[in-house]
Amino acid sequence: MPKAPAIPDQDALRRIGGQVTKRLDDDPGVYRIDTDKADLFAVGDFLTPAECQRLCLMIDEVARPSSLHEQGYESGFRTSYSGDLDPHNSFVMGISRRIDDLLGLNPATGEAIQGQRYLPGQEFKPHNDWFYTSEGYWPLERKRGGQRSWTAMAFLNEVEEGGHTHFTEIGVSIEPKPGVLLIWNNADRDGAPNELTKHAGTPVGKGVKYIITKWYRTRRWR
Ligand SMILES: O=C(O)CCC(=O)C(=O)O
Ligand SMILES: [Fe+2]
Repeated sequence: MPKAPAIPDQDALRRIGGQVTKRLDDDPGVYRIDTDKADLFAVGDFLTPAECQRLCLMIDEVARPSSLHEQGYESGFRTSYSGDLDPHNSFVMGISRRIDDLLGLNPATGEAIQGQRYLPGQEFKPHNDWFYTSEGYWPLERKRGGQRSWTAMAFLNEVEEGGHTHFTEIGVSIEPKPGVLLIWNNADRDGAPNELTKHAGTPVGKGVKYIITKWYRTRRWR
């Protein structure tokens, strides 16, 4: 019988997936979103209004047209503005550590927190956060920490219209509410990248949308 091709980082994804899922399921402050297609969770009031406000100001300082591995800003796939928050800033470090502790993940595996801002008409089309290991960027990402395991994403403000996080395969669309943190496993229970985690930042209709995102790798990120 021909052997199935190996899935990079599969054992680590299975192990990390199981550990974090158990931790979140055991945490009374964490709400599991009801679906059998992915492990998807939410925490209300993860950030205070003052923290949200401060993060929005920081995002305004660093935001530049968002780029993607495969496509540039011009492609229209991801039209937000984004930038990494200063990982040495004590306030940012505190927020980052709280996310690490909530998930129980090794801080060394977390990428720098990225801030994003969407103006009316701007969006992030449906995508997966995990890497396509057949793409040209993979050899570098493999060395930089490997496959992405978990995503944690917080909404920072009220959006007048639009700007939902829409999980297109699960059929769940989450309206931005300041301070709410969404968390999901990018892999399935077997440690394979989960196609069903595909999601979009839908176009903002009115107002502006600010979020922070932290992605975790299976190994030390650098
Ligand atoms: O803006 C959103 O709701 C989605 C953002 C997103 O998909 C990401 O940061 O990976
Ligand atoms: Fe995403």
